[in-house]
Amino acid sequence: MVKEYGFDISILDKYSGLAEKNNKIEAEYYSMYNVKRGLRNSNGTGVLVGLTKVGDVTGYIIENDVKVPTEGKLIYRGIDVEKIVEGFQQEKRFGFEEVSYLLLFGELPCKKELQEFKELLGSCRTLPEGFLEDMILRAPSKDIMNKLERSVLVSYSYDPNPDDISINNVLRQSIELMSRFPAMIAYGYQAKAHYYSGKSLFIHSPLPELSTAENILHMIRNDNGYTSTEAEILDLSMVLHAEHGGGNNSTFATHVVSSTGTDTYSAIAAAVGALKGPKHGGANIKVMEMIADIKDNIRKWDNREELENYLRKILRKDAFDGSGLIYGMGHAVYTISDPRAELLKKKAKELAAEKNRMEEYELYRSIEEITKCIFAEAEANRKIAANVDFYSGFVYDMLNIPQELYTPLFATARIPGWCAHRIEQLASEPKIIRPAYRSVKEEEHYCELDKR
Ligand SMILES: CC(=O)SCCNC(=O)CCNC(=O)[C@H](O)C(C)(C)COP(=O)(O)OP(=O)(O)OC[C@H]1O[C@@H](n2cnc3c(N)ncnc32)[C@H](O)[C@@H]1OP(=O)(O)O
Ligand SMILES: O=C([O-])CC(=O)C(=O)O
Repeated sequence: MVKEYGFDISILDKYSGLAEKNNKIEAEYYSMYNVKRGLRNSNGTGVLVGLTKVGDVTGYIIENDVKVPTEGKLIYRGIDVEKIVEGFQQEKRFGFEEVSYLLLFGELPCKKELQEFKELLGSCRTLPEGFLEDMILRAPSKDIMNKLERSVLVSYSYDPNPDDISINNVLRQSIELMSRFPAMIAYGYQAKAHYYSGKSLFIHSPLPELSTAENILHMIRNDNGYTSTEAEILDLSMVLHAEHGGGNNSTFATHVVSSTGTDTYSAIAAAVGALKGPKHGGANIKVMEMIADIKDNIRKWDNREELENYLRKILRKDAFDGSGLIYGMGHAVYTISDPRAELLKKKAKELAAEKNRMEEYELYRSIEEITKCIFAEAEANRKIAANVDFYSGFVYDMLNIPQELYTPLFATARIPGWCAHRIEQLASEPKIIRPAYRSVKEEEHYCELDKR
């Protein structure tokens, strides 16, 4: 008997055999009943299930019912994210707090409003009394996303008014969560490093006067040290990850859960759980694992033929994790380009040149190019582009940010978007989200126990 789980797991072979046999849905039923698989129309576009003023993502236009690929655009509250980036970079300041204000409240802050908001975020950074000891250090996790999800959920118990879903109270909870995510992930990481990897335990208090990006670097680095360039690049990456329309999986999860009228912690914990998945935000870690696997399995990184053969092997499910996916490539909306990947690619190139890692940068670029060619050749010029997760990990690696923090950093950047969508839902859409599933099971009769 295998006792690892406290019971004899050989019974699971029988149970999983039953579960597999009885949970197969015949593929032809989906077209027979016109099921919108993955909430997609037959041309791959998303089924329209809501309206939003928070953000917009475009990657194609529809001409005579046909999807025509276009360059990707990402819009926050009506403003092109590329213009936002240009704006704060020209003024040589951080952008994440400004973008969080814009997403949450719907308009750009003036100088005084921005200062006030930064001070408010800074003042809420410390976790409630006992939270670090009882909720993080006493229950470390190998995975920081699970730790974060649990930290969000238990925040309910520390809130004197957790169930009030008035906009005023939900905004208070949103601001507190946004401010506390850096401490939750930094302490989650430190606890993991100490209890699972045997490293020394470093607990740094958050500093209210720092920008969000600076505060994160201050809290995750053993010596608190970071350069202004490192903080600027992390800030840029956070701005680019902050929002992606109502239909992305984690934001839609926020909508689904919020539509029941439940509390903020339940809704945001669901979003964190969704983002962890390797087809969503978790792809940034998967990309790094895939690149490591590619480096282990090809002899010459600049040999296009060898690289292409290996990528085809991954796509055939014969290599890497057997999923058949080239992580960091492809998107539900973008076709020709993801504007965030373009900006991160530029940063990756600059950093690689500075840090003598151009050979690696060229490997990423070749994987991107070859994957595009493979998809174009396989399906009548189908367009596929690198997504935000393709270059972000390489950038973080060059900033010496530990790999297990990549998806948690994504969550820390995306929480303003999740909260903005939750507030929009509470303010204007009272309908519970409840699509339909058609039963395709034939009728069966109940049979008494001793006759089976
Ligand atoms: C923050 C983010 O969430 S960005 C996305 C991060 N995820 C990844 O990088 C994982 C790799 N990419 C993917 O799995 C997909 O491109 C997704 C999940 C992002 C989008 O998937 P879809 O919306 O289904 O994309 P699309 O409709 O264009 O895909 C059509 C087909 O191409 C396949 N495909 C798309 N991208 C890839 C890829 N990178 N590798 C292999 N196959 C792919 C899809 O699996 C799908 O196959 P199917 O028809 O057999 O289901
Ligand atoms: O929009 C999506 O499907 C995925 C997402 O969140 C992103 O790309 O940032």
